[in-house]
Amino acid sequence: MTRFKIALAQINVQLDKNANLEKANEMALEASKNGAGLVVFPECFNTPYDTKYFRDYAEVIDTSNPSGTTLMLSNIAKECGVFIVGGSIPEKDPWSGKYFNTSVVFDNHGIIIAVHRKMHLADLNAPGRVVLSESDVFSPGSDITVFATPWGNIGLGICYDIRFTEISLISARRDNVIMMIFPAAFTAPNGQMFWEIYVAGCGPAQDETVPFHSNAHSTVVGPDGLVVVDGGVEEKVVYCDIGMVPLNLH
Ligand SMILES: NC(=O)CC(=O)C(=O)O
Repeated sequence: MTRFKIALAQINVQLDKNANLEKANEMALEASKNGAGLVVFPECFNTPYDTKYFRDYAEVIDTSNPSGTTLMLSNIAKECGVFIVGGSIPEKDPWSGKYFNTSVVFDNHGIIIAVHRKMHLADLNAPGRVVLSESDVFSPGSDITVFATPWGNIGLGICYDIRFTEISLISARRDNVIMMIFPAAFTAPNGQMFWEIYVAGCGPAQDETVPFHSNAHSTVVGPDGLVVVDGGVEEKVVYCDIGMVPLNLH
C-alpha cells in the first residue's frame, strides 16, 4: 500500500455555521502544510448535533453545481491540494423534501467523487445522558459508499453506520478497500465502545515442510492500535493480559 497521511479535524462545533466553516478551512490548511493527503471532518461539522437544528441548517447538495458548504469544501480541497471527506452535513433533497445526514467527498482538485447518506440513523434513548432521534428529521440512505484514491479504495460510513459491520465487510470484499472512514458524533461513552477495542488473531505456526505456508505471528492489538503481543512463528501458546492498555476514559 502506498503510504499517506490522514488528518482528522476534530472541530469544536459551534452554533455559528460560518465559524464552523472557517475553522474547517483553517484546519485543512494546517493539515495540508503538515503533509496530509486526506482530511476528514466530523459528522455534522457545520451544525450542532441536535435534531432541533438539522432542518434550519440543512442545505441542498447539487453535485453538478455545488453551493454553500459543499462549494466551500470543494474550494478548500482545490486550494490545499488534499482529498476531503466532508464529515457530514444535514441535506435537504429538493425533489422529495426529505432530509438526510450526508457526507460529500472531494478529490484534490475539488471534484466531488462520492456522496454518502447515513444508512443507519441514531435513535438514542439513554435518559439522563442522551435522548435524541435522528429519524425524527432524517431519512436513511440506501447505498454503501466507496471512493477511489491514489492510495487505494476507501469505504465510508457515518457514525452509527459503524455498528453494522456488513458495510465494512462488503466494502472490503467487493471493493477491496484499504481502510474505512467514519465521520462521527458519538456520545460518550458509546464512541469508546466502538473505537477502543482489543483485537486478537490466532494463526497456525509456520512449517516450511508443508505446502501451506502460514503467516503465524498470532497477535493482539490494543485499543491504542499498537501490537501488544506478537507470537512469532514457532508452535507455542501465546498469552496476553488484556486490560494492560488502559481505555481512554475521557
Ligand atoms: N451520531 C451517532 O450516530 C451517535 C451514536 O451512534 C452514538 O451511539 O452515540
